[in-house]
Amino acid sequence: MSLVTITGLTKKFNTNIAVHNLNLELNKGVCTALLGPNGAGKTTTLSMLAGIMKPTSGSIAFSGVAERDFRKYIGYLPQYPVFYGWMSGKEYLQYVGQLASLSKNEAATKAGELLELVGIADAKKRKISGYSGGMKQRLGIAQALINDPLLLILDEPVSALDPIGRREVLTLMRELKEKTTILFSTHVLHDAEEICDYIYIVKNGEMAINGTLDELQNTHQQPTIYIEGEKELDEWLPKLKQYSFVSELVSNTPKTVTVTVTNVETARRELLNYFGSLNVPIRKFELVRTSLEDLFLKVAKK
Ligand SMILES: Nc1ncnc2c1ncn2[C@@H]1O[C@H](COP(=O)(O)OP(=O)(O)OP(=O)(O)O)[C@@H](O)[C@H]1O
Repeated sequence: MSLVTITGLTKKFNTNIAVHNLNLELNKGVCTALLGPNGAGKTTTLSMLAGIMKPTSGSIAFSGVAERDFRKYIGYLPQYPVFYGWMSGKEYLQYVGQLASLSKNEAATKAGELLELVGIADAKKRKISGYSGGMKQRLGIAQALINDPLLLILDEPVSALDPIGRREVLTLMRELKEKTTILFSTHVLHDAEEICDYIYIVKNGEMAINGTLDELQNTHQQPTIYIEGEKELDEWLPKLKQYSFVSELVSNTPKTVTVTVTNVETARRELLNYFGSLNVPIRKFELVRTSLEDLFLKVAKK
């Protein structure tokens, strides 16, 4: 069921078109990743969704809500959150709660609940300046949850973290996605693969590819044959390009070649015949599949 429909979203900074005609559908209870290389327009898109930047054109519509100003339904963690290091985690959340119109008592109760939820209740009285990167991000997520948002927007929530902090925050996100709808941006495919249900890949402000993980895998993965020779294969490769079933040929080392093919059975037979007839000794001949990583790199390089 759709929660947010984004249509034709566009943002221009003078002549620079940072986001161009994006259409996104965010479904209730679904964790969606906005994936793209640096400068793809992710932060600009999320800022417009969070209501802190005005689109040049396009529309953002929430389903089934009463108020036109949708900002009250959104919790937002910016890419570079700023904290008051001299405050304790609990003081900070109480402060944010009161800014969000909670009474002093309500803010204190909510702060306590959220500190428990994000797993830093033990550190609630410690100064934020002494928190680790992962703890700060978890506090940032807690502040984004202060108004019980329908949509939680997280801009690159794990990109700046070390492996431990990254794991802490991904685990928290996995728990939160059971409770709320999440949209998060990342330039790391693995993070998207790990916790999200739906992926939008953007490039130069435009939509490149979108789908569920399964859809992307099924639609874009191509069968590939990995061949490793006992000796260098270079001289035998130019002829391979002439086969109609070969769509791509990559030789990363002199003794190896990865051949992306359109028809596995024909390719297997013809390639074995080819090397067999030339008496080229083959050490490995394996059918592999291109990964989502290959797909993402291809989109990013295009
Ligand atoms: N305030 C601004 N004024 C002018 N250009 C901007 C502004 N903000 C972003 N841009 C430009 O818009 C484009 C998209 O930037 P954006 O920060 O949205 O990308 P991103 O995908 O979030 O990148 P990153 O992963 O590096 O954060 C870039 O070309 C950037 O230089």
